[in-house]
Amino acid sequence: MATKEFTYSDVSEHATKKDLYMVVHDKVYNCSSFVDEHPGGEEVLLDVGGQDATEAFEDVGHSDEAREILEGLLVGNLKRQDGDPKPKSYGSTNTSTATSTDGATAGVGLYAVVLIGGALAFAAYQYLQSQQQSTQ
Ligand code: HEM
Repeated sequence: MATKEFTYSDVSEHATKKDLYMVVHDKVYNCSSFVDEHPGGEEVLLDVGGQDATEAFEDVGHSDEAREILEGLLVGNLKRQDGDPKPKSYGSTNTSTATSTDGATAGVGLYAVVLIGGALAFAAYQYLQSQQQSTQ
């Protein structure tokens, strides 16, 4: 079921509220059941109906919860053909890493903060020790 292949023109035939497909990171999602529940409103989903919504979806900075909902709507993979509109800025092939990149970068930043903080604390400790020794 989820391994079905769609061409871009297959997807573009599903662009109404009751039958709404969209492409995110080269996967095809059937969003019809979610249109009325979307916290960002139905309008934005209808705007990208039958199209590649990768950029629109990523620009909003959707939460992990939103990504889980999205996975639940998966109906297949996009089979790109020559002449299809290209996905804009978010790369085309490797979808699984594309979604985890943000988290990984944030993780590295956090490690840096912890390491620098630790180093500063250690330096302060050393300094205090040497101050104490010189007064003894
Ligand atoms: C099927 C695909 C989509 C799903 C499952 C989805 C899901 C969600 C969810 C769960 C939220 C709540 C906030 C969060 O958890 O991040 C949200 C908010 C939002 N979404 Fe989507 N979304 C989808 C596609 C889109 C698209 C294509 C746009 C186009 C611009 C969009 C625009 C927004 C906006 C603007 C908000 C913020 C609403 C607010 O906080 O007032 N979403 N979406």
